[in-house]
Amino acid sequence: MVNDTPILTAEGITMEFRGFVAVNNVNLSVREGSIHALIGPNGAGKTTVFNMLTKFLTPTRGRIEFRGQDITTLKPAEVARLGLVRSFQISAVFPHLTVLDNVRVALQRPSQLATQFWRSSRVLSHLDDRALELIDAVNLSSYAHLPAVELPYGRKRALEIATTLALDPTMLLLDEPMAGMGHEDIGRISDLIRQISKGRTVLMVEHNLHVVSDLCDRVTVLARGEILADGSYDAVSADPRVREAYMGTEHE
Ligand SMILES: Nc1ncnc2c1ncn2[C@@H]1O[C@H](COP(=O)(O)OP(=O)(O)OP(=O)(O)O)[C@@H](O)[C@H]1O
Repeated sequence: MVNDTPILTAEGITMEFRGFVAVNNVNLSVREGSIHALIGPNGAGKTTVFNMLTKFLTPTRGRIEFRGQDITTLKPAEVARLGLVRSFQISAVFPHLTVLDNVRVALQRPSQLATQFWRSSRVLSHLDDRALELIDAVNLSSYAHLPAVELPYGRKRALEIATTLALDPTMLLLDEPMAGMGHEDIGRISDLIRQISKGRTVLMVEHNLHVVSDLCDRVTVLARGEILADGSYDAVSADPRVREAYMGTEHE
């Protein structure tokens, strides 16, 4: 359920690369429970904003809060522990491990417990139960024993999402989840994102505007490093400034 409480907010975030202002004074508020998209033409600054929000870049100016806590200077692993997790961040898929082993590895990662603890068979079997649950949640049960490298492309994305969910995020940040996908995979991953967004918040950078219109409750449009529009897909896509910004670009 979307509510009015912001879970992630950015106030006046700015990123300068040696004097070049890639992102200028961006304000963003992501509501708890929403699926929020960050869109904009090439070079608009989406990746830079995304990297600031996930703490891969520290803003030159401005402030970022997650659930009321100032996270502006925290490291990616620190915000991940708070429940703000970027897909593919800690969850690189090991190609020669099976789907099940990949998820098991991801499940062991956030633990602060001693390695010794994990050797107990009781704990390992609990880990298997949870891993199989996650694999089922992303519809990969029939692939559980296949090495990741043998998965079709769209299924690899599903595995990456499973390994991200292993960290039990409150909020997921997805960087172009549909990149490089065919029609069928796009439908499947859209369904998956909708399903995993229940009880969570999702922020995604996405180029495919059909996906954005279908999936997202709210859309922020960036152009030339600044916010151009913010609102429902219908509202922002009707905005003449947004239409103009997209004109002459390769976007649909
Ligand atoms: N590390 C960097 N050093 C210098 N300039 C950078 C750096 N990273 C990004 N930029 C510049 O900042 C601007 C915004 O880039 P960014 O990658 O954030 O845009 P984008 O909206 O994600 O684009 P795309 O849709 O093409 O991925 C671009 O002009 C880019 O060249």
